[in-house]
Amino acid sequence: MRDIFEEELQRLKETTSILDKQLVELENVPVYYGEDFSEQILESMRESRRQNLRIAVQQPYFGRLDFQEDGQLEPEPIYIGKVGASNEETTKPIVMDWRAPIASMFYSFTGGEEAAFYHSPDGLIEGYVHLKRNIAIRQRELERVVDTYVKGREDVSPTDDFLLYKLAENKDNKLKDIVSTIQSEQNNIIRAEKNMPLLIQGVAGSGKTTIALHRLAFLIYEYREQLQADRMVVFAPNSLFLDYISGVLPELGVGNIKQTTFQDWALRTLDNAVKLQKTDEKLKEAFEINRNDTKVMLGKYKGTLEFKSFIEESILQLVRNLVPEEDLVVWDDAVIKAEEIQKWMTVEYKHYPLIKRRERLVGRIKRWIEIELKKFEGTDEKKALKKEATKRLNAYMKFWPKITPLSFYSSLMKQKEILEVLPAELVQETVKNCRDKQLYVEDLTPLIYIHHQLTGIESSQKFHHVVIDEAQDFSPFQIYILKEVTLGNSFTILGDLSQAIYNFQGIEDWNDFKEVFQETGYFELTRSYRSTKEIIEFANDIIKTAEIPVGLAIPVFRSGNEVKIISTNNQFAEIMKTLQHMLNENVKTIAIIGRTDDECRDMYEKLTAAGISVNAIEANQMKYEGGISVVPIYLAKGLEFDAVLLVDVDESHYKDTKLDAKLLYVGCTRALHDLRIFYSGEASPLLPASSNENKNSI
Ligand SMILES: Nc1ncnc2c1ncn2[C@@H]1O[C@H](COP(=O)(O)OP(=O)(O)OP(=O)(O)O)[C@@H](O)[C@H]1O
Repeated sequence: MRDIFEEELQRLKETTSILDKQLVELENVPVYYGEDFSEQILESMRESRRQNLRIAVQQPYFGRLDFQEDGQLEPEPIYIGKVGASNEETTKPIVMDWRAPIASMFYSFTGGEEAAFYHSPDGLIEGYVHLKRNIAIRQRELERVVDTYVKGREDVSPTDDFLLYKLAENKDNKLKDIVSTIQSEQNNIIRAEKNMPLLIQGVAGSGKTTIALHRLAFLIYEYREQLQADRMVVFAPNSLFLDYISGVLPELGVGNIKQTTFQDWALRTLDNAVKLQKTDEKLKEAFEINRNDTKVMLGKYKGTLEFKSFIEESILQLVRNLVPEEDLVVWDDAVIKAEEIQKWMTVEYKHYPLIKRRERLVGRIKRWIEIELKKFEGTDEKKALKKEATKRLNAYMKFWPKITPLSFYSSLMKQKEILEVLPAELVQETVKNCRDKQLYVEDLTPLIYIHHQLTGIESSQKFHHVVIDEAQDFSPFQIYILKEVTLGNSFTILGDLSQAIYNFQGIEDWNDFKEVFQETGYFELTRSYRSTKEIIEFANDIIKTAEIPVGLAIPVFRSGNEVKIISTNNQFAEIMKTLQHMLNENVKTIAIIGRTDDECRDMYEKLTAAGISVNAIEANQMKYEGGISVVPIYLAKGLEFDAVLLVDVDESHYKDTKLDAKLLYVGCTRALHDLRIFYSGEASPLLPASSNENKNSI
């Protein structure tokens, strides 16, 4: 072991000294601020190289693969890092970018004597792996060297020690990159082809969010000629989550990729012409313990493809009725028949958005008038006729109402056929909301659809690639909209049906999205990396009751404490005791997860009064601070904490329903190392029967 450490220490010294020299040289080149375009391009290349080198000097690489290509006499060591580097004197690569084709073997090779291969731009390259080595370097210091495969040796541990070492680390307040330990099944998704919508069902903690971000970094590297970072986008559930994931792409040396929520994007697309009703209030209502299910679920109708088809048909109808029944008479014997104009609008211009059709029509009529005018000789007569024609054309066009997405949406709600696709109660409410110009989030999708039908979508505005995280909470109509604004069906759509707690808007089956695309690539991730085996098994017992049609999570072999269930008539006192204990143990991030917003607020106030420094996580929060957080269970989705304390897990807060099972599953799977469940009175029927054995054991 000592020898391999010494060997890598030597190599690290050599590499860092080369990289340091390159960085110093680049930093000594004065930054160009002038106007010359070619110089500006050169400067931006230098700047990107400077930034990459700054990453590289801290941790030049994380892995080594000794590969003997067929036809070569010796294996050659390939060092793999976040960014590639070459020795400028010899021009030989000293570190391979993790996204390079050859580096894919580091992830796909899982041991064994069989031939390994990768796809290079020149075709398939085959050979044999002699060594796979993980090398942990932190801030230029070599920390750990672990061989996970040595050809011909059987004493090398088949379990991935290095992965377990990484997973056991405590987390701070931001999601991290995983380049050094990407697993084979994750690697397949990261490197999957660009122009195929990928649907990824992954259990809690399987790395979906992380993989999506690595996939973006891969795509931008692999397709650098075709993709622009600022036209790639990640849709995530809320601003807090966006903040939580915001560190990964910069860590991977990728900038400028848009990260937003559907809501923010939609409001911007509509030029902020509509206002939303208080979204946090609506969310609170949706997660009340005794919520009015019928009311909460109403909004779901607006996310269906049936509703989309209804709007589509109504727009066609509008076009048909738009053209006035009278002929256009520009002067006495110059007439365009109403049927002719109808034909232009509905047949010839069929593929143009409505506003463009109108523009084209006016242009065409004007040109026709010019041609007709040529038949006249006298300038004065021509002038008079032109004036008259313009007046009549303007009057004719006034028949056409000015349509905005909101005015059309509002008129749609007044049609009697709407009751075939939306319930009467919902229609009445929407009519009122349109009048007040205060809409709900679920109205944004139809509004955007109408907006696109009216104005069209410039192809220069379309996305090059779209990532949708927590996609189980998206409606098929939302996915349809995003498909319209994306080139080449280039999508990565990730989610987990077991965590579909926003059941008032999302889906229950991935087939609902398959309807939108003709073809999709489908992957299932079942290995869970976040939590210990004990936590995963406990959470699995809960979600089993909900009978979701996806596989259960399989833990990586990382064992920790048993899940503890604490039955007490003073939950606050027990929580204080647990927090003190955890703070003494230096646990970095702890979540106290409650069932409702009001209960969390109470808990926050009590903890603050008791002198504990704690953050309250709320619906419209922009930043995740780490440390101790109090969070309602429905806002905890996507986040993770070293320890989770779930409070009020009693029979009234978590009933034997599918939704409550999913909520509790989400809550439990937020914990990396330690999960404690607190309740007073009767325990929730969702808690596994076997867990009674651990009661009261702090
Ligand atoms: N290959 C890996 N190596 C190391 N850590 C990993 C790996 N894959 C995932 N993880 C870790 O597992 C945790 C969960 O990852 P992530 O949040 O991306 O999962 P997810 O599937 O989106 O989870 P959820 O659906 O529960 O929100 C993170 O801490 C991530 O760093």
